[in-house]
Amino acid sequence: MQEIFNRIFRDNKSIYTLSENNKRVYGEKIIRKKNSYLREWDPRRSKLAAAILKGFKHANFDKKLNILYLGASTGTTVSHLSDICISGRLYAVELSYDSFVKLYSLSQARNNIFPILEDANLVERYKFFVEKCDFIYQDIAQRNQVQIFNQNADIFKPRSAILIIKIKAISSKEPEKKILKETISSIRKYNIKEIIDLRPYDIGNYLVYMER
Ligand SMILES: C[S@@+](CC[C@H](N)C(=O)[O-])C[C@H]1O[C@@H](n2cnc3c(N)ncnc32)[C@H](O)[C@@H]1O
Repeated sequence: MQEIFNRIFRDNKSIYTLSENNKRVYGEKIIRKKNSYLREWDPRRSKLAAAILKGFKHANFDKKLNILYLGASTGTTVSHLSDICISGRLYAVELSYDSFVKLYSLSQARNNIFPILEDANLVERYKFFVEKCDFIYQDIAQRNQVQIFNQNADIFKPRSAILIIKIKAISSKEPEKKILKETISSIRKYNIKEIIDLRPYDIGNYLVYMER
């Protein structure tokens, strides 16, 4: 087992995050490592894990990073970022009440997750909860996904960000690469540093990493 990025480990075929917590979040395998645990990170359940297995280079997240996570769902990826950024704060915004219930229960078992039941289009309604934001991670399959990102980035001004682009949510008629190019061109104020096609783990989704 080798540490490939801060608090992210890899063996022959799988990746893991180093965790202080031995509670399973989504049925993942957990291995004891001295006084901590290694939680297997499933690339079919988390697009960030898929990107890392596909060679994503910008995955060295500082353990003190404060993250605004838009589209947190039940907290699968949130839980791994909570392992990695153990001394930072993770503000997790989710619109669906059913998903939020699980996200809330995850936040009760960890002290760095702050769940927010809100619409990411309505930044004014939750901006007061977010004390500091160094990084935005957005995974929202909506037609206006870039507009949501631009609005949040304008308010919180993170140094860097990851935007998951779901092509089918934008259009199913045009070629994928054309939609990707047009979508990226509407991102304001950030320079694109890396784009990962998430196949074969996730079809039609791209991870875009950018810096201000
Ligand atoms: C693909 S899932 C996210 C999966 C999650 N990022 C993970 O890796 O564990 C997208 C989530 O975005 C949420 N969502 C959709 N529109 C939203 C909005 N306007 N504001 C906040 N969340 C939204 C959905 O309810 C859904 O849970």
